Amino acid sequence: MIRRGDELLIATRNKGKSKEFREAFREIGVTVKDLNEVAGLPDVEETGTTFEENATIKAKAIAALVGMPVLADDSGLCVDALSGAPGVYSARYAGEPSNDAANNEKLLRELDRIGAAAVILPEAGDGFATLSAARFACSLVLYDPSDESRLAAEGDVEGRILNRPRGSGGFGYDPLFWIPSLGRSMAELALEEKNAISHRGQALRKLLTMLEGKA
Ligand SMILES: O=P(O)(O)OP(=O)(O)OP(=O)(O)OC[C@H]1O[C@@H](n2cnc3c(O)ncnc32)[C@H](O)[C@@H]1O
Ligand SMILES: [Mg+2]
Repeated sequence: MIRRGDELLIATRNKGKSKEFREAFREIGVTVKDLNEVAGLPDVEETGTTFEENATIKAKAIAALVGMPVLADDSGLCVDALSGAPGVYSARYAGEPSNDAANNEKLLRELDRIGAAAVILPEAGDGFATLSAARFACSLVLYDPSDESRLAAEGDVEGRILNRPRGSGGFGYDPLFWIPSLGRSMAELALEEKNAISHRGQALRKLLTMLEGKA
């Protein structure tokens, strides 16, 4: 379904996501395009209640318009102390249009509001602390309109929410996501390092393995 030399459309307008996909697919010789690069495609409303539902909605809606296989990603941050919020609302946590800085500020405000306990991080220095356990989750759906087939894969990565941002890479909540095993925030990882451990990287590797099995 996806072969070396192919071009694959990803049903996303998030440039951070498409940069990560571009890097991961480059390794297997597949060129990636996102919705910002194709004229005339609409924004798809994310009406689902799970990551997988939303990824399916995005993949099917765009595939129906372009008549080609489409990959969609729905992902987000689930924070234990906030009962799994912002979850499927991660992109619009602080309202629409989506704004990473405003979302990060709201996350810290909410953790402050509930009085989340701060655990000092001596290894991070400079008064850094973590406020709650959390995980990033990603659901990927590849939909092929020619035979209406759907492949789905999921990935997640555990971490802790930092009391203030750290690092300048990645996107979204990455500067507030501390990975204890690496002693760095997600925004302190190089693109390939992030892909090697991230929710998105894991989901993508699962999806590609499933595709190999079908080939
Ligand atoms: O729907 P598309 O167009 O793909 O783009 P989006 O940004 O709206 O994407 P989602 O609906 O899947 O919402 C996911 C949000 O979760 C956050 N997120 C997802 N993956 C992330 C990652 O790898 N690092 C940091 N934040 C991430 C980020 O704030 C995203 O905006
Ligand atoms: Mg979205």
